Amino acid sequence: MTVSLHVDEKAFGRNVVLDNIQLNIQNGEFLTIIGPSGCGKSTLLKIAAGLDTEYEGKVQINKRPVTKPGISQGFIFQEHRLFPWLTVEQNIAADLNLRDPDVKRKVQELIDIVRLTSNEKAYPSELSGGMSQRVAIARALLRDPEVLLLDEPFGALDAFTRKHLQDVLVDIWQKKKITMILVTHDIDESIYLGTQLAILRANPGRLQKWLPIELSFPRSRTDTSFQYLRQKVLEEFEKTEHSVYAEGAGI
Ligand SMILES: Nc1ncnc2c1ncn2[C@@H]1O[C@H](COP(=O)(O)OP(=O)(O)OP(=O)(O)O)[C@@H](O)[C@H]1O
Repeated sequence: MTVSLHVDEKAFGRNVVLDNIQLNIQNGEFLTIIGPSGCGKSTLLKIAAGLDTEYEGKVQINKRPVTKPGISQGFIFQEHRLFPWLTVEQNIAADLNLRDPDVKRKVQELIDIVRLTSNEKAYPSELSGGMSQRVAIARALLRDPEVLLLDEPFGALDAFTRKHLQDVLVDIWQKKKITMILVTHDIDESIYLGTQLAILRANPGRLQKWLPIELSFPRSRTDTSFQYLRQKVLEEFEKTEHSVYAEGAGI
């Protein structure tokens, strides 16, 4: 088992945000997490990353407890957070020495995988949002993380760039065979990328449904099996809306 994410309770003051979430993600799986705004998706991912340790429960990666951020858990934020004064290859290498031939070779390999060949010497101000996000992904991958955690990584991008980056991500996942956990608002994205899908409900955040996605890659958004899954996810969303409404109606 690669990642076991067990959060009995997470609260901010008196506001209970996550309640009894138990997710077990096997090696090499691609888990997508979807749910209404405010259901605690980002909070859950931050807990998995070791960025938030104030919760009841236990998070383990390959049986080691996660107590702080580390290179085992790469984290990709919605905004890329590159260093503006460094080139693409320097941003990817960051604190590692590009003069080391091994580092240089790995950086070049990743630049090719994220499809930025011939942009090695560009600065972030010369890159589009999608290119910058690919640099951030390469930077995380250079550290050989055991799991890559992505928080709405394509949320700020236009629809075309977003689709392109989804394909880049599937390509990376297949080539590197790395476990991924991605949070998104986008139902199509969650089905297009995931091998497993966790649907959360809000107030407090709980697991509504765990859905295996057994579609082969490359996937097509227009396939009937894809459409069928989309319908299923929408139905689960409707159930969460009804339950919120029912709870609200009693107040
Ligand atoms: N640092 C914080 N202090 C207090 N409350 C917080 C903090 N961070 C998040 N929250 C609250 O926790 C709840 C869950 O937030 P979170 O950002 O995890 O949700 P989300 O599902 O990722 O939302 P969205 O999809 O809108 O990004 C929200 O009610 C939010 O207001």
